[in-house]
Amino acid sequence: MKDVSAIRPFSMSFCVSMSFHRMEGVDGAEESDGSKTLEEKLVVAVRVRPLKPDEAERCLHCVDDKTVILDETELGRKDVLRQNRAGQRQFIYDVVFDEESTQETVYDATTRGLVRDVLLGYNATVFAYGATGSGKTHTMVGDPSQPGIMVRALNDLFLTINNHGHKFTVTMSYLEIYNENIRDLLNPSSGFLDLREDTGRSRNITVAGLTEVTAKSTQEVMQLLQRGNRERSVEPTAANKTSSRSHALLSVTVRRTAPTPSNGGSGSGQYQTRTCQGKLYMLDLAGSERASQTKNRGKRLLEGAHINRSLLALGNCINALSGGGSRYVNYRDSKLTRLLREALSGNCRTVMIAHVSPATGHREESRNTLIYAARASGISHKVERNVLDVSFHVSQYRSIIQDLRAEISRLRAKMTEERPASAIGNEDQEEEENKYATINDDNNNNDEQNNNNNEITPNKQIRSGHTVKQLRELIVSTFREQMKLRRRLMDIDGHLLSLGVEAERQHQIISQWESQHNRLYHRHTTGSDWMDNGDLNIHQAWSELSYIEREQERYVALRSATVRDLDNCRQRAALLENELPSKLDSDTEREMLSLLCRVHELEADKMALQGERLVENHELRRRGELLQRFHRQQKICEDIISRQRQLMEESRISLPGDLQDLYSQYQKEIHATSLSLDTAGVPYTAYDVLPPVNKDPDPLFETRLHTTTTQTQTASSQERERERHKRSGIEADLTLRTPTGSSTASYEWESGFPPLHTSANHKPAPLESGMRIPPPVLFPPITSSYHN
Ligand SMILES: Nc1ncnc2c1ncn2[C@@H]1O[C@H](COP(=O)(O)OP(=O)(O)OP(=O)(O)O)[C@@H](O)[C@H]1O
Repeated sequence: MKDVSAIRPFSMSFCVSMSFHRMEGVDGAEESDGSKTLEEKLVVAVRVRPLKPDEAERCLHCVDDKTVILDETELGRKDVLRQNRAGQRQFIYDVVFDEESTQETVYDATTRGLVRDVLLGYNATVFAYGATGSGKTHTMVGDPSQPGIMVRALNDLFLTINNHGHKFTVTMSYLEIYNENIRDLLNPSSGFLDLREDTGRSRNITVAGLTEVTAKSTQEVMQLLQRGNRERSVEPTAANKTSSRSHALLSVTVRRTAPTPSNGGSGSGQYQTRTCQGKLYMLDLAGSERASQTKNRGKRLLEGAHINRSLLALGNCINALSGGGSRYVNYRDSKLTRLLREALSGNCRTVMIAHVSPATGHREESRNTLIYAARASGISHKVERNVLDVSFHVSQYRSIIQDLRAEISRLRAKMTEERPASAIGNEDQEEEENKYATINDDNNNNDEQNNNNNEITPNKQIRSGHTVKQLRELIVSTFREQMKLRRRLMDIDGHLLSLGVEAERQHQIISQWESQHNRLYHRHTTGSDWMDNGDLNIHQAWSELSYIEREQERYVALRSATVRDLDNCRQRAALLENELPSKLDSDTEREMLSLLCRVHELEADKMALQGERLVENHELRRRGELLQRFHRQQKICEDIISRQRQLMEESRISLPGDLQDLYSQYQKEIHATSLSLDTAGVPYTAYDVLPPVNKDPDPLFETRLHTTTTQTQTASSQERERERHKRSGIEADLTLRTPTGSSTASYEWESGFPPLHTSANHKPAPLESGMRIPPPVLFPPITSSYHN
């Protein structure tokens, strides 16, 4: 058995030590951690299952707790194409579990830390990947004698919660994707469920109608888990007697609400509520399978096809993500990848446990899995804590409530002054006083209820109560409708903006492709054409763009309808307010209702402001992205200039006067930018000289370059000076001078580095033997000829 403590840093660095450290903070210290964003790498573990009695030969060996060696000799002998590469192939991962590793070891090193992270408000995912029969379900679910990760994680979660004084709410859901259909494992009778994408900024994926059960104890969740597992689609196949025919996803959400000191600090005695929410996703994938090996027919064959297709989509996402930030990642190809979108690229810590069989008979599957796992090691993304800080919203509400209070005080004073005798009749003065006292108390007792019209209007106590009540109900329902419509409008605007950003991203992919291939791409290109082009990404970008355009059209239509409804609603509200004086017989009552309308107006204005802020935030983000793109382009341009200068120097190509002018202009421009940014107090890091020629500059080289540049500039300005003198008829003997005053003729290139020549007639020195002729420079293009 492998000793957990012997496993070297992966587990410790990522899961165990980091998380234990932060866990100390569950009692408060972690608050300083705030909503820090961390760059996280997807952690990849490999587990090798034991050989079965009927599997004699092995092709896979664990060298240590990070390295696996695959023996490809046999493969090489059979496969002519791979013969050259046959031999032993080494794979290195964050952690490798050999056949003797226990369930506990695997859990400790991969998931224990994630459970603690989730309690602190991070999202985390652990998923098992591998071919059929490689041991995924054993790791994730296990059996009563050897419980797997799901059981251990839930147990651990409740144990930790019970040891802490905070208020935690745990909810869980369990689903399976079977033949591209989603089934609720906690409520299988609900039929197939749909995936929904949030219209808001987050664009979270949710499963409509999925049962979310609030669990209170370990026992309860274990029962739920067992119930779900019994519902899972499991069938015997030739490859595995208990083969899972579906992907199973267990989601556990932990919400922690804790009072934290408000701005005045704990000393002020004021507290506000802070909520942390973390999600743990545990996923047991169905295994990839080869029809030739599984000998599946009919229904099993169809299941296998669905499984393979979704795993292929997952593999494509992994490929694209591991290739760096620029590649298009298509999550839309399967429900599995749509559900895993956040785990792979969003705000989520993710551990992948790849499973392999050591048996020679499964060499090809093991090899594929090992390659996938190695690719997935290249994935990294940003993770941040989900802290829903309510203090900001509270302060917004407070200021509105303060305004309302002032309004109410004014009205109260007015009511006392102007109360007409006729309206009061013979009622007892003391009773009247009590009425106002009731209003007063209501207003003082609950600030937030001031927004709620029910608390403001003392309709029961006002003489014309029935009319007031009816009117109030009408006004309230119109107001509610307005609010609903404004919220919808806000969501639509947010969604339209996100669609716009996404469309821009797709256009970028397309234009990159077009400039690479120097031709336009036709969106009506047929499938076989793009296959011929050998570029799947461009086709995906177009299909994504078509989808976005359809969505944009739909949302624009929805927006117009909502604006129409809102206008109607506002007109109705205005009419109601205008009718008030004729329907009521007391000035005070009119004032009260008009105040009610004012409250509604304020609420409505608040919503409008929130909407505007959302739009501004989007605009800021868009501009930020644009700026980043310009910076990237600038960097590329500078690299190109440097490289070209280097090539020119190496090839002794003379620098034409107009290019020289462009260089000086560039230098001035950079200098001016640097000055203006310096004055604004912003640190500036751009070059204040022309981009360096050498990537890895040697000091001597830099000095030479500087001298050369200065010299050529001097030469150019002297050339212009000479021209000016010529035009004015003055013959002058202007000798080309170096900055130190010596003439060019006598100037010595002590280091042997050649100067940049300024004369167009200058003939470059013959190339030394073996010197490479530089390729033609393609930037910037002189003509752009696009063809289909
Ligand atoms: N590490 C292990 N130790 C002991 N037995 C194991 C181990 N891994 C797998 N097994 C056994 O191998 C068999 C196949 O494992 P399992 O069902 O977990 O594979 P799977 O990858 O989930 O397959 P499928 O994708 O077809 O569902 C089971 O009988 C399981 O108990």
